[in-house]
Formats: sequence, structure tokens, C-alpha cells
Amino acid sequence: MGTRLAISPQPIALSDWQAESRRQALEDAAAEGAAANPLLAIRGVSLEYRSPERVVRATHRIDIDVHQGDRFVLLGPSGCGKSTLIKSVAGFIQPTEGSITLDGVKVQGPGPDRIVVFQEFDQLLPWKTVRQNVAFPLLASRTLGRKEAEERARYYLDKVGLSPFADVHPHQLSGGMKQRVAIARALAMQPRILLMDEPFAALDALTRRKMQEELLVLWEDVGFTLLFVTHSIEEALVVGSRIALLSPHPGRVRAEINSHAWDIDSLGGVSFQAAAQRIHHLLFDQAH
Ligand SMILES: Nc1ncnc2c1ncn2[C@@H]1O[C@H](COP(=O)(O)OP(=O)(O)OP(=O)(O)O)[C@@H](O)[C@H]1O
Repeated sequence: MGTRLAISPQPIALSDWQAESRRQALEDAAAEGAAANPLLAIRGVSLEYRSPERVVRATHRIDIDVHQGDRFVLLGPSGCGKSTLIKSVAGFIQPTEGSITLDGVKVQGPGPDRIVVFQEFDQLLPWKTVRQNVAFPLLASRTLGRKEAEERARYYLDKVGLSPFADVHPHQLSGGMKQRVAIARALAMQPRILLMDEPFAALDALTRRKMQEELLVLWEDVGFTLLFVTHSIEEALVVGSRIALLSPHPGRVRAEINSHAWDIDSLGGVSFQAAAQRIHHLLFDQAH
């Protein structure tokens, strides 16, 4: 991944050499992690919605390993069960078969080690300021006392370039800024894995591109493990270091792709286009 430019009210870019050495350290950590046990192991996971009238099978026997430092993308067409799978990793839905473990411990419910950022702009509490929104889960979960929570909130707001907006309320922010607050709030909890369910899908194209770029800068700077859902092939290639391609309903893993080679700088290039086309075939060709 090349050095990235920050595009935000307050720059969050690292100097070139800092970014480069940070990237190298993260990739080394990911490589070490890959050799050891996975951070997140999804084994033979089927997920269903049951009502008295019918059973909807959302995913069928999914196997995925996510290692520390991965930017792992779940990519697939609408209705293939991506959101259901991420909800299951978050602990909101239990598998009907298979298991999900984090650090070797079975996921049996929601926990502060897995924080989700959703697509919707209304994830923030409208009556609290930006800083209070970021500090709130730290206080509610008694992770930190008031002073430390405020400090940590300030730190992560700075990371997403929103320090000047710490004292405003969510309705005074743009959609992109609200998503930055949601990201800061999630990172402030320092989860073992950050879960993002189409976080940029409701943004206009330019803001979406900026947010992808900023997310990668943050990943290099803060160093977290990411599980990211999208139905955009382009976004998957830009954001992901590894991509699982899910087949249409019910979702099964059709292929897994190493996507380290592509980033925002390679957008539109020949190799990027070829990768996008290949993914398109893998997703939609009946032959596969
Ligand atoms: N609460 C629910 N009750 C019953 N069926 C549901 C429920 N939520 C989702 N489903 C079904 O489960 C399947 C998977 O849905 P899911 O939202 O996980 O897919 P997705 O890949 O995230 O789609 P999209 O990209 O459109 O958000 C779909 O057939 C959907 O209709």
C-alpha cells in the first residue's frame, strides 16, 4: 500500500517514513498472525431466520479465518447474508450450525471486543455532543472513568480529524462526519476487531472515496483488525487486504482473494480493472 493523503478537516496523515514503517510493522504482524491461530475463526456457520411460516437460510456453512491486522472484506450480492454474518460475529444472532470464536473463545453474545459501525447516519445519540457520543460507551461499559474516557474520546476524535467539532451535536454534522464520529467511537473502545457493515454506502461517491482513504490512513496509524462488508467490488479491492466472495442466497464462500496489491492509487489501472473483472466472473458466473 502506498502512502495515503488525509482529506479531512484536520489532516490525519503520517509523514511518509512513519506511514511506511507503520505499514511494514502491521503487515509483519499480520503475517505472524497468519502463521499462528486466527483471531476470528468462523467455522461451518449457517445462519437462519425462523418464523412460524418459514425458515430463511441466510448463509450456508461459511468458513473464514481473520488474522490480527487483516482488513478482511465480505463481498457479495444483495441478500447473500453479509449483514447477517457480521451480526452473528457481533453476537446478535447465534448460528444454527458451526461456531464463531474470537481469540479461541466462542462468541455467545455481544461484547466490547467487537464493535460494529453501521451504514445508517442515526447511530449517534442526538442529544449528546460529538465528544460525549465517543465517550459514552466507555462510560456505560465502565471501561474507563470520566476523565480517562474524555481523554480517550479526544484522542480518537483527533485521529479522525474532528477535534474542532467535539462540542457540536450530531445534527450539525454532514453524513461523512457522522460516520467519522461512529468510527472514532468504535475505535475508542479498542475492540479486538472492528466490524463495519457497508459504512460508506449511504454517502455520495466523492465522500465515499475520501472515507475509504481515511480508513486506510487510520488503519496504518492506529493498527486494528477490520471485518468490512460491501457489495462494491471496487470498494472491496481498495479497502481489503483479503476478500471472501460470497455466492447469492444463501451465502457460501465461493472464493478467497489476497488483495494486498490494490489500493486507491491503483484505481482505474489495468491490473485493478482485471482484478475487478475476475471477481465479477467469480461472483456471477454460474460455472464457478
Ligand atoms: N430479520 C429478518 N427476518 C427474515 N429474513 C431476513 C431478516 N434479515 C434478513 N433476512 C433475509 O436473510 C437473507 C440475507 O440477508 P442480509 O441482510 O444478511 O443480506 P446482505 O448480503 O447483507 O444484503 P444487502 O447487501 O442487501 O444488505 C435475505 O434473504 C434476507 O431477506
